Amino acid sequence: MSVATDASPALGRRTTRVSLDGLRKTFAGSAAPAIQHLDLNTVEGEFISLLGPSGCGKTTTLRCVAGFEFPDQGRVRLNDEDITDLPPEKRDIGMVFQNYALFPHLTVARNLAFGLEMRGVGKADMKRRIDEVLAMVQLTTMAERYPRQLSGGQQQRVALARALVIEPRLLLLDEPLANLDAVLREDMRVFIRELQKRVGITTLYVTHDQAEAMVMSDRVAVMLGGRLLQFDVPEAIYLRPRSIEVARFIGRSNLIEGRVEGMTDAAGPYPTYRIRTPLGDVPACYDQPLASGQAVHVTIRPEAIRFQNDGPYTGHVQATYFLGSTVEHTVQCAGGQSLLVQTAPSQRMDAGVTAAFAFDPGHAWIVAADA
Ligand SMILES: Nc1ncnc2c1ncn2[C@@H]1O[C@H](COP(=O)(O)OP(=O)(O)OP(=O)(O)O)[C@@H](O)[C@H]1O
Repeated sequence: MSVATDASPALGRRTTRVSLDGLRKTFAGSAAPAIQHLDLNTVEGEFISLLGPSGCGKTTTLRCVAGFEFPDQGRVRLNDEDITDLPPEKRDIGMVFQNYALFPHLTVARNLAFGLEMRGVGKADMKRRIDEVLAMVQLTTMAERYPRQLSGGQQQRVALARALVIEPRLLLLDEPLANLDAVLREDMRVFIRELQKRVGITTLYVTHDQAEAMVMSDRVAVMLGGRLLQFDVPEAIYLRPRSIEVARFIGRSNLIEGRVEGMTDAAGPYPTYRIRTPLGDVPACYDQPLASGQAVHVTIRPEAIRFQNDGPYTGHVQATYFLGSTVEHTVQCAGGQSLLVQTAPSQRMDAGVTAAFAFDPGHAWIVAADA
């Protein structure tokens, strides 16, 4: 499924910067704020995912942007316009929900016409816009069907079309793929991302699915407990987590406690430090000055470790799990340090052996203990 490219490019091109400035929201009866002092600034046309575990405040943030909730403190701006106190219908924002929220008694075309009628769009313009957006989501032949006559994926595409047909300034998507099966989800990720790029619309996307956030986004905002922990490009979130929470939440990571011994190499994209750990001295990178003796953690992704006969570290392979394209090993090392090691099946080690292993400094990243 790919995005149709033959429709005229009249839709969209209303690129917008979103600024969330010190947002805070506490619901009545709750002791803890749902969001606490959230700052987030996008550039025009960006696809941003709000990623975090259930209850971290993603939906509340999106609803404050949409106008369905009002923050207790802070401002929401689109470009330089402060929209914090505007009702939802005055914000000019398109939104897609997990449950699609289509009108069941209206055909696809009528579902799309609804928002245009509310905005007083004339008949000819309405038809052109509906035809164009239906072509984009490849549902031209389904215009006269009712939602119940469509598959889940098709209903989701109608919901997207309905959000886009009003030519909004901003697109908000709240877990739009949560109700789809795994294969369709993957197709729809690509579909939504291609459509978003083509229309060029700034998009905020709520998900708790890391793979979805990584594959779709220009930048990912990782949230936990109502706070923004890290906001960066997917690769940085994965390879250079700024906190132990992000390292733990994103993918699986080995976290090793240690102390800074000193800098060993100032060249390269990031300086390399020598860190004393239970494994021995480990080279790891960081982009800020660290003091000798400072307590830190080193994060190493399981796929960055390789078994190698002359590797500087050793451990006892406790268990091996065959996952098809990869094999995972739990390895018990000196000082009670347990590591997860992921290799290709051809590099598999059997449980019970003692194995030497290595990793490149560039794949070990330091998380300062006070981060
Ligand atoms: N209307 C409400 N009244 C009271 N508490 C609420 C309300 N909406 C959300 N909350 C609470 O605010 C916190 C954040 O909720 P929110 O829905 O924003 O999280 P989320 O990250 O989107 O979670 P999920 O992924 O489960 O949707 C939660 O503790 C939730 O219980």
